[in-house]
Amino acid sequence: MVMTVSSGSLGQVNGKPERSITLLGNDCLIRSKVSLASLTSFRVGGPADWYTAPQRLDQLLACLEWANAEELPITLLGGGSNLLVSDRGLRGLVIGTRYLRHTHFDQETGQLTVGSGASLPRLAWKAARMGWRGLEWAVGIPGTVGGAIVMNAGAHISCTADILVNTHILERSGTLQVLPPEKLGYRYRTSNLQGSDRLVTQATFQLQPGYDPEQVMAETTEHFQQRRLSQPYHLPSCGSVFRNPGPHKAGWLIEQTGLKGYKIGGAQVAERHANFILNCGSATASDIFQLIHHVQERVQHQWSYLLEPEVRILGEHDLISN
Ligand SMILES: Cc1cc2nc3c(=O)[nH]c(=O)nc-3n(C[C@H](O)[C@H](O)[C@H](O)COP(=O)(O)OP(=O)(O)OC[C@H]3O[C@@H](n4cnc5c(N)ncnc54)[C@H](O)[C@@H]3O)c2cc1C
Ligand SMILES: NC(=O)C1=CN([C@@H]2O[C@H](COP(=O)(O)OP(=O)(O)OC[C@H]3O[C@@H](n4cnc5c(N)ncnc54)[C@H](OP(=O)(O)O)[C@@H]3O)[C@@H](O)[C@H]2O)C=CC1
Ligand SMILES: C=C(O[C@H]1[C@H](O)[C@@H](CO)O[C@H](OP(=O)(O)OP(=O)(O)OC[C@H]2O[C@@H](n3ccc(=O)[nH]c3=O)[C@H](O)[C@@H]2O)[C@@H]1NC(C)=O)C(=O)O
Repeated sequence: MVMTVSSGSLGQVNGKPERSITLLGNDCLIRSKVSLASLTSFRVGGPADWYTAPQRLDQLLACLEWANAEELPITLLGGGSNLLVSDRGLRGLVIGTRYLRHTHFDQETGQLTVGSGASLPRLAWKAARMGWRGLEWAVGIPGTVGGAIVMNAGAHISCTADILVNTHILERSGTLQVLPPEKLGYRYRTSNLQGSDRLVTQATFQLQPGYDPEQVMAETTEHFQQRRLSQPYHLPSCGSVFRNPGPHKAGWLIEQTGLKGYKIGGAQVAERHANFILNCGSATASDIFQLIHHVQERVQHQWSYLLEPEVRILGEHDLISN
């Protein structure tokens, strides 16, 4: 059982007192009422009831033990680049992984072993600069290794599952397992880790060292530039909102439905790429949620396809009928 001490009121958030708890012996700070808008790429969403960002595995275990003792739901937060968090925030404990980012490139085996909070695009640029192949596709995909493993992030016909050797998975009970990709139910942009309580703490990828750094950098930069031409990076988004349904591309279907530029509140279907929804500055999570449903309805009406969101929609959202 973890001993806890409350350090009292830290001030006010949205008119409510903020509190913090320190798990003794682990130095792990758990804060109440932490805004999630600044921790997600859409820049929307209310507060987490409780938030912590452990720096070590023992701190992560202590947080889990605390959440179990308090019978709280948990949510893992990587880079927040594929999340739509409700304006009402999230109940329970949100665990941010961004400080779990130890990194080791093994020159002999060509394997890269990293903590789940390491930035995927940063690793991709680093590998390219070293002349290691295998991550050229990953530049421009914001977020962490943990998020990429859960989402099976990919681009340019490659994806996370292709290079994964194994991943360390922590259960809520504290049991740690090392699993190969075959155990993770990988398909296009999904895995059986989605919607589960299982935490990715570390991963090992197989890369290929020994190539000419200039050549790998050139290919990596080419991928990055291609994305910049076809995708809008200038305003907050979550990347592609919907998975591509079969042979049809979601962006094409949405454009052909006449929805480019369509706006609800501060949320807009991007002109540059119709499968992106942008926060034009003042969007709420509700605006984005209504727009996702509007797009689904209109595309289904015209094409008989129900577009499946790729973005993870978290917390409570109400559909406002017109
Ligand atoms: C501009 C832009 C471009 C993008 N382009 C692409 C693209 O080309 N290809 C692509 O695939 N995606 C793309 N995305 C989407 C997004 O970047 C990826 O899905 C990314 O892998 C998400 O990582 P994250 O760390 O931000 O995860 P988050 O958004 O924080 O989380 C995603 C899911 O993973 C869970 N999770 C996160 N970390 C862990 C962990 N350690 N253990 C267990 N569960 C965890 C979360 O609970 C959530 O369910 C883009 C997004 C943006 C904003
Ligand atoms: N529209 C949106 O909502 C959002 C879009 N994005 C976009 O997603 C992409 C990924 O963002 P982010 O996760 O912040 O990571 P970035 O790709 O911006 O940068 C991560 C690290 O990669 C290295 N790096 C970046 N560019 C180069 C380069 N040309 N050559 C060599 N090294 C490079 C740098 O490492 P070092 O410092 O070690 O040199 C940098 O700190 C970016 O294009 C960003 O603009 C990100 C978040 C939200
Ligand atoms: C951004 C993401 O991933 C991206 C990834 O970066 C790129 C590059 O590999 O390929 C996918 O986009 P995508 O299928 O939309 O690729 P694009 O090449 O931009 O478009 C596909 C086709 O749709 C057409 N298209 C696209 C956008 C648009 O507004 N109108 C349109 O007609 C394009 O002309 C093209 O013929 C991934 N999206 C999905 C849902 O699989 C993400 O998952 O968040």
